[in-house]
Amino acid sequence: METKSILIDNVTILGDEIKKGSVIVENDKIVEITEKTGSHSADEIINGEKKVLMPGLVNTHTHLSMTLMRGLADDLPLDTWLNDHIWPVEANLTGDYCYAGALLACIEMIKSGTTAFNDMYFFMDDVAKAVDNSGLRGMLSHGMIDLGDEEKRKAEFRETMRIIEKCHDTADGRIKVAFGPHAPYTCSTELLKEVREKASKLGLKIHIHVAETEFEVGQVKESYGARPFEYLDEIGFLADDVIAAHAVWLSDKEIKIIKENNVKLSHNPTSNMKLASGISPVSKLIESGVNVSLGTDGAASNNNLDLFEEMKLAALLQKVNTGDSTVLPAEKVLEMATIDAAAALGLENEIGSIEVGKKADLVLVDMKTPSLTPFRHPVSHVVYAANGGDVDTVICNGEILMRNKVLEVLDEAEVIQLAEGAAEELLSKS
Ligand SMILES: CSC[C@H]1O[C@@H](n2cnc3c(O)ncnc32)[C@H](O)[C@@H]1O
Ligand SMILES: [Zn+2]
Repeated sequence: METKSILIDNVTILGDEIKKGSVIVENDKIVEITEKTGSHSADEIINGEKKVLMPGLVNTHTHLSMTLMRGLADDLPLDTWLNDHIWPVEANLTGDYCYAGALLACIEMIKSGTTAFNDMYFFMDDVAKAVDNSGLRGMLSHGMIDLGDEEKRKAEFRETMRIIEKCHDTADGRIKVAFGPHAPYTCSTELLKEVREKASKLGLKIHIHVAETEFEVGQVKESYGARPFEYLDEIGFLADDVIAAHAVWLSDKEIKIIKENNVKLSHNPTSNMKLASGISPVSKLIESGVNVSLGTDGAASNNNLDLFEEMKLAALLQKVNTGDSTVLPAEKVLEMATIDAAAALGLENEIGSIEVGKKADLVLVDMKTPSLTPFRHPVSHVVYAANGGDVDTVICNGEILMRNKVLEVLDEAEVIQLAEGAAEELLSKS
């Protein structure tokens, strides 16, 4: 195979230490990080002057195709939002609609510096097709809901196994598949136990919503006599392969359970604030040694997929919640959106940091803009001053997906038109 090389020259590199230099990529990997500049040849040369090179951001909780429902039902609590607005629309989803929504989401993520994500939704082979076409990296799960119905449960496992067989480890290894039981209040104990058994046997991750609202805690207590994480622990569901989204309402006992089982948490500050679900005790969880990464949730409850916004809001929310401005400093928040998120997906040896031997999932942020001037403290700027719109160039798996703010994959205008049409048609059916 012919070697393809990229030189990112004369750039400020956000690594263990921040240094000025160059990064050389060969095929899908970073092969050299050097303080030398202008001294290497390559097939592609990217001038990194006045730019920061950071690891691609990793979003650990998404529902990509929900971009079609952006702005559909705002200013509502979760149960009303889901039961009266989202689920009735989702009843009319098709593979084509999910493909269109996922493509749109992929463009939005590329343009705002996200190179990997953890997605749970429907028609996941169509979502996989969109992810493959976009060049991004994704962990995909079919969202399972049985509401205690045995026939539904069997159908959910059939669909999950179909997606695993068809999509796992495809697109040059960029696409992985996980199990996606929706939540303890929509999945029976039987379903959750079977997911646990099959995930352990197949070595696949589990993606689930847990302890999002106080209402959910009440529901689970009423059904099972225990709080959500206590119940999941009692049925043997929890382990280090579980990525639990939200984790807002937690007792001290549950924090201990999460830590002891090495469960990974995805914190979704915007979604939690918008639905008024509550504030996750993130700084306490991190102090307790829990891996907490960041997610946007779907675009219908956020209402975008910009992880730069999520980083800033995560930091600010903990500061105001604890009354302590020193908690969750910028450096830690950046880790949550990169290396900690990579670890949650089991990809810490492949992505999440700029290191020789790792996959080239890289983002260049343009610092020559008024809101990032003076170019003083790169991490502070990335977390507190930048937004997705400052992303200049994006590389995933060694492929340039966007260069100088222009997409090199997918036709943006065409995808916008496709998604507009799909959203309109979907809504007209509901
Ligand atoms: C079964 S596929 C995923 C399922 O989850 C719904 N969803 C989107 N956001 C949330 C959230 O914050 N809490 C719970 N469920 C959510 C989505 O609409 C799909 O039905
Ligand atoms: Zn969600």
